[in-house]
Amino acid sequence: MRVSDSGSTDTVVDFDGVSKRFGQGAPALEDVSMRIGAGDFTVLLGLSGSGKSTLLRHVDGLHRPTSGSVAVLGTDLGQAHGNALRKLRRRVGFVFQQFHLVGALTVLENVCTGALGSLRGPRLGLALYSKRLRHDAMDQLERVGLADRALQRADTLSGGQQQRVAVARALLQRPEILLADEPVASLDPESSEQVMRLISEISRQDRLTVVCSLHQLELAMSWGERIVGLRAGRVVLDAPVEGLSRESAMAIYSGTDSDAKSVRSGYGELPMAG
Ligand SMILES: Nc1ncnc2c1ncn2[C@@H]1O[C@H](COP(=O)(O)OP(=O)(O)OP(=O)(O)O)[C@@H](O)[C@H]1O
Repeated sequence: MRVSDSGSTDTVVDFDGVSKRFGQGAPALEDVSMRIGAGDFTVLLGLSGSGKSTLLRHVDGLHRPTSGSVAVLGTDLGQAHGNALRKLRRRVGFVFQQFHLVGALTVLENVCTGALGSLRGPRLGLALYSKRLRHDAMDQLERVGLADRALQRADTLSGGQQQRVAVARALLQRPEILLADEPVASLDPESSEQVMRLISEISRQDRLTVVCSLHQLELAMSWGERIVGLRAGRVVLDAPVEGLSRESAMAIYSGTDSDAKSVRSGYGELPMAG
């Protein structure tokens, strides 16, 4: 495990008492405090609507907390606007359930779009990307095992392959944190394993911090290092995967707080849903 201690300079994501309320509804996040260390692979689990996407969106500043504070890579997101926010976002890659590729463009062009955040002006067509960038994009495609598909239209690939292209596109921006919001929710079990293995290998090789939301407990326990369980916006489990039983993890869903409470967390006291 590469989990940072409290206060360590290794902390790259720091949530302190974060609550988020949309309008007058029930809070989407409530009093969430957690720290994530550089290179950690953290999986968010919880029922639909428990707050996983909302939490991820706080990490790259797409949402701001209603109360509490979020610091990412040393930037206080409560204070970051304009350029500072754009700069931070270039350091955080995002992979989504629906891949968000442009189907009519080639695989290589799709990967090149990962650099758009740091380029000036609109880019249409491969020739408008520098040779160096195209080489870099090819390297990323090599990493995800799809270099031989570079000139194929993206919409001719399988779902699993498209998600690997999306990972390559995110890697092109050389992120320090990779956020993955249900990256395998649209994939068959075999492709899901492949994509999770890929993200896990890259996290280890590059010491890339990953925060990934999932609905499959088995995948979380196979590939994650730490599980953060959310229920109704609250953290109800925060524990290393090593030593965590399936039954204890299932308590995230069952609502039996005592089960979750019995888990020894390596991350400080567990705030339980009450
Ligand atoms: N932009 C928004 N406006 C209003 N309510 C929102 C918004 N985004 C999220 N919510 C609400 O916040 C709560 C948490 O939603 P969120 O999408 O974070 O859950 P989730 O755990 O990611 O769910 P799923 O597994 O279905 O993706 C839900 O009640 C949702 O309706």
